[in-house]
Amino acid sequence: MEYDVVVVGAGPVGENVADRARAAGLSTAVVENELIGGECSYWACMPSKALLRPVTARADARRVPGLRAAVRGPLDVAEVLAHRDYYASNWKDDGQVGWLESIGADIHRGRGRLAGPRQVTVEPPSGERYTLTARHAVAVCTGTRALVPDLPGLAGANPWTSREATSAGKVPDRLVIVGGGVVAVEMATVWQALGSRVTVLVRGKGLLANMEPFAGELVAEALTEAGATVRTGAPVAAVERDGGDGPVTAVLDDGERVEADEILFATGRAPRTDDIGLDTVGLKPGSWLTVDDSCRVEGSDWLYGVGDVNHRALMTHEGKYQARVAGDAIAARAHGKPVDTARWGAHSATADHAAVPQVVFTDPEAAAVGLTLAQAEAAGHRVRAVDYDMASVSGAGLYADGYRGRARMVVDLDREIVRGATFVGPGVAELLHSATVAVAGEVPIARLWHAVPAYPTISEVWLRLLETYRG
Ligand SMILES: Cc1cc2nc3c(=O)[nH]c(=O)nc-3n(C[C@H](O)[C@H](O)[C@H](O)COP(=O)(O)OP(=O)(O)OC[C@H]3O[C@@H](n4cnc5c(N)ncnc54)[C@H](O)[C@@H]3O)c2cc1C
Ligand SMILES: NC(=O)c1ccc[n+]([C@@H]2O[C@H](COP(=O)([O-])OP(=O)(O)OC[C@H]3O[C@@H](n4cnc5c(N)ncnc54)[C@H](O)[C@@H]3O)[C@@H](O)[C@H]2O)c1
Repeated sequence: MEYDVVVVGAGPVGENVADRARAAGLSTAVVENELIGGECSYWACMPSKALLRPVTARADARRVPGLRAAVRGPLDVAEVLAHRDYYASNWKDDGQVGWLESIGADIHRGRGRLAGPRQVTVEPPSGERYTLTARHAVAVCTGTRALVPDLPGLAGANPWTSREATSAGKVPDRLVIVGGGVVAVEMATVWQALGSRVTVLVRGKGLLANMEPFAGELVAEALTEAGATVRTGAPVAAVERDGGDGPVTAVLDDGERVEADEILFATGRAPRTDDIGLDTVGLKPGSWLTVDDSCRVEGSDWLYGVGDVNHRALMTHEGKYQARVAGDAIAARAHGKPVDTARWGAHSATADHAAVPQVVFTDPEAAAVGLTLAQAEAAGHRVRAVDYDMASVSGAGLYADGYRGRARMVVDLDREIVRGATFVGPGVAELLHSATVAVAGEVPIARLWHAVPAYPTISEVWLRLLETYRG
């Protein structure tokens, strides 16, 4: 069987590569060995955000005078979980299968493996293995799996990973979460609000280490106020559980024991490349795929690595952006058209380096784009951080009584543009795109001054940041 393009992995990224290839008139096969829609739809973004929305909505409502009494009670756990199930499409992919078929891509169910240049073998759940040939490109979009450390006792302890944390049907009385990143804080927010007593064990100094330090501090403060325990400098050395069921114990480095009913390891991701035939094309199995800005694997003229698997920015929106870029680049190369891989060119995922936005959907939300102060300094930029207490913004005060939050804008002093921005506080998620436009657009501060935020919205924090910068 021959196609112009073969896509391995039908998560959000593989689907979007296929979409762009089909839109350019290329015949396209998509190989998927679990559910069409990938991690994001069933065990990551969608279920986690469906679980978080009632939690943050209730927290927001409790800060509005006159509304507090109406939302004093506990969350309806069954309804929250049912809402989550709905957003995870009850772990069925009919809807997404229909969409892929509607764009004219052929679906091949089974494990895909490279078998030399431009060849992909498909191993269906039942039936014989067969080979697909790609005339122009193979796009590996196989994503990641949870990375669980190799600790004594852990393998037999039946730990939760992000999959169980987003799909569990029962609230554990006590939940220990190992890790201090995005999955850890979002899942701590959910399960604490649903009734678990949550303990977060962070090996480092604080939460959300990739963001400005105040983000992790404000989220830790709020988690603690919600009743969770956040312990920093608490590395886990071993895990004990009898028979993989019943109570589970995290044994810390210093011998202290923390008992719980479930333990979640939110300790990062590993690429799903260990069993996809990388060795048949001279690459190392289990490695992240190193790609150029068009997402083509370095040294190859036909192999692409798009989305999580290339380790550039592990988020759905970034992966889908890369998919649009890579899909268009594949099409341009296939049709012999010009390929523009210059910075900010049509076939260059430039934003991956300069303007990656992320929202952490905790209470408070933490939203950031571009470089933090530390990252900008490390990159050699001459920058100044401009901070503002969001509580002093009229729109924030109206949004929530006793609003707590903080904003930072990192200004490049040589170019007078914004290199990065971070907002932490209730309701800041929707504010982030304004900052993304400023950072990706490299909008001069002098012109931002004319971008007038409406009164009285939380967006007025922009005006306050600019006023503070200009003194
Ligand atoms: C708990 C959690 C919450 C998250 N929340 C957010 C969020 O709110 N916003 C956000 O932007 N990002 C979020 N992310 C990150 C987001 O889920 C990923 O960035 C995104 O899923 C990456 O998409 P992908 O298509 O590259 O990979 P995946 O979604 O992992 O899809 C890869 C697909 O490839 C298939 N596959 C793998 N190997 C093979 C093979 N050999 N043959 C055939 N098929 C194969 C898999 O079955 C899967 O369907 C979250 C992640 C987690 C863990
Ligand atoms: N809202 C969102 O955008 C969102 C939500 C969830 C996940 N994601 C993405 O998914 C990816 C995975 O998230 P994550 O939280 O698993 O990874 P992460 O890299 O954000 O955090 C991993 C955490 O685990 C800790 N850790 C690693 N190894 C450890 C060990 N052996 N013992 C103790 N602690 C250890 C790290 O210090 C860190 O605090 C992220 O890249 C993130 O971008 C995004």
